[in-house]
Amino acid sequence: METPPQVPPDRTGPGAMDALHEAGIWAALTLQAGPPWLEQFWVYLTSHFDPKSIYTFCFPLAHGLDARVGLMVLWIGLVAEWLNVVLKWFLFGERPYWWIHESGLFSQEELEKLPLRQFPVTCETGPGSPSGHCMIPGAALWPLVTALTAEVARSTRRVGAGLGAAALPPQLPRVPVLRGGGCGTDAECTGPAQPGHGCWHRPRLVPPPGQRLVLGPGVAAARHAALRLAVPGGGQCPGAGPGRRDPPAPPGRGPAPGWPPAGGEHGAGPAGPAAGAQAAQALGRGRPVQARGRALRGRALPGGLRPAPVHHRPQELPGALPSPPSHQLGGLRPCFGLFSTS
Ligand SMILES: O=P(O)(O)OC[C@H]1O[C@@H](O)[C@H](O)[C@@H](O)[C@@H]1O
Repeated sequence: METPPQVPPDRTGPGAMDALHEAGIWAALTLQAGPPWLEQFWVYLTSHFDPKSIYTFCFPLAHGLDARVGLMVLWIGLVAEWLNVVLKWFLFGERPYWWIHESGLFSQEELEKLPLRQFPVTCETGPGSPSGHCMIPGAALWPLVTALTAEVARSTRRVGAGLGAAALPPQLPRVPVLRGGGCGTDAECTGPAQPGHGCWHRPRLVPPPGQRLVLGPGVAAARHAALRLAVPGGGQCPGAGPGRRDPPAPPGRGPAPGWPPAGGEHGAGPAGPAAGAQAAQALGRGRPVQARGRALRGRALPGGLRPAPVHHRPQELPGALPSPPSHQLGGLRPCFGLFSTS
């Protein structure tokens, strides 16, 4: 009886997979040769962030942030776990801790010189490829990371938009600049009068394209009072007529505490600084807008208020200059104005 021919042993050296496994062993040896704290770090990472952490940590966290994202984490984790087991049994990958002994590529002497150490977390009994530690958390954390990065991007855009709005004064919804030059009253100033600051500058008279002039009720009332004060005509508002009563001063329109009285260059108008300062001193602080304005107007006229184009309608003031467009208010500078996008 003939014996079957013996298959000759492979003398061509390790194949591609063996070379890959050997490279894995050297990589593990390099990591294990690191400092002790690094070893602790890897052991901690492997034991705490293994696939179980998807159900004990990641899913509750994601569900607390967003229920939909939490469910995605849970289901993707479950499917990935199942796929990992199926692939493991199809591929049946080696693990370095048993392969190093079973491959027959290392002599006993070599094995004694290779300080590859086992840890409780590396004692897995199933096939080693594909790695569940990489595949399952990588898949399950995808929706969580995507949702978090989208949220961070949204927040960054919101902050950017807020900073952009703050850098564009005409687009601010409320601007506390309520005082312009030539008004003859400081009743609406809300900040210190310093050149180049606060209400030293007049607000824009013509809104930028696409924006419109917006006056709140309080601002509109104060503006009305200021317009009446600046009308030339010997201390009386043309168009007001004899016997016409002044409307009551808007409530709470006294100067803010610490706010200097109208004087100097601050809004004294064409009557000049001296007249404005004297009038303001004579009147003192905290007087109603109209009372102070009348006194200022009396002082200012000798100096010559520049003839202002009218703010009255033609039928109210016969012979007056034609009215400018409502938003422009002619040479009579409005004290108050806010622009907003329409
Ligand atoms: O990353 P490895 O070695 O493939 O291990 C994956 C396994 O790691 C174990 O710790 C988990 O309990 C298993 O659920 C998981 O399949």
